[in-house]
Amino acid sequence: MEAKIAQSIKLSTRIDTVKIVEKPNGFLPVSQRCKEQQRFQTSISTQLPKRTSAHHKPVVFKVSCAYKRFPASVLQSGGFPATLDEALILKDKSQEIGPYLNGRCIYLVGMMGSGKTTVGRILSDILGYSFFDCDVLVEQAVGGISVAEIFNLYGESFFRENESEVLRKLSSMHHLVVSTGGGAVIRPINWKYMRSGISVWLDVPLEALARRIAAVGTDSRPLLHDESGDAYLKTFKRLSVLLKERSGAYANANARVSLEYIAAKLGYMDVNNLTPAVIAIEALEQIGSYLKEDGIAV
Ligand SMILES: Nc1ncnc2c1ncn2[C@@H]1O[C@H](COP(=O)(O)OP(=O)(O)OP(=O)(O)O)[C@@H](O)[C@H]1O
Ligand SMILES: O=C(O)C1=C[C@@H](O)[C@@H](O)[C@H](O)C1
Repeated sequence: MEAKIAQSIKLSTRIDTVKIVEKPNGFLPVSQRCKEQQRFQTSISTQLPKRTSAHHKPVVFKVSCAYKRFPASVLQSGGFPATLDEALILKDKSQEIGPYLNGRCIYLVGMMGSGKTTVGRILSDILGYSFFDCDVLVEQAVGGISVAEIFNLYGESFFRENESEVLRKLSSMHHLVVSTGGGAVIRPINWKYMRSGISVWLDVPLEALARRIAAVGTDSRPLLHDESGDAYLKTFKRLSVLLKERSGAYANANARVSLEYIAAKLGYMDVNNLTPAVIAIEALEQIGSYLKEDGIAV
């Protein structure tokens, strides 16, 4: 039974060491280790299927875990649960570099679908920063219409002007994690604004980008949705052209978070197995290295 629980609980790699005893009311006492350390308030509820035969049917467990020092998005980001170990490492790393950041904003750059929003939300929560998405700010500035509609109605250069204006305004602010639009890096003026903070490139291989984007569709991405055919292939093709044009510009970022590098470091064969929390940890590490190289941190 413990093996089944470990399989169905994605929340923590630690929880599989816990002894769980079935109670008549369907609630289970949980993690002794968590309790001992006074770290977690974990509740596990279970819907026990009626036993219709002598065989035990698999039990479906629903786990919710709250830890007062970990904001919700650190533990659960866009459907990717962070392990408690990951949450602790994130906390440690943010405490390590936080004082050296001195409130400077973090600008996440990278291709569409690279995870700027998903990873950005984790970083903002763990650093105690606010999160802003440039695309959303442009949409608001243009009267609440979508990026796709802005492209359609007014064209790309109008969008780019507004994007630069949003970045200009953000550049005078502090304590923000900013998810920039995928194409923000192509205008030199935007780099001037982003230099007010620390820029971080989320470098994701094309295959992974195309896979993520094809999974959710290209309708909201005006630079992708003008071709017909297989979603993965057309996305891959279009992204590869854009990446060729832009990779030099992304490389201007102060720090680079390469998913291929993280996967190699952790011994993973497939970058698709890297969770947003693991990527956020690497982002904090790379920001720390940049601060050290720049003589800001010791
Ligand atoms: N580490 C990951 N593994 C698998 N899927 C991910 C990962 N990070 C993000 N995703 C998924 O990829 C998609 C794009 O992520 P996200 O919106 O964070 O990227 P983005 O860089 O902000 O994209 P855009 O610039 O187009 O807004 C989402 O569906 C998200 O759930
Ligand atoms: O890569 C790009 O050029 C874009 C990415 C999106 O974030 C949006 O900013 C817009 O769709 C353009």
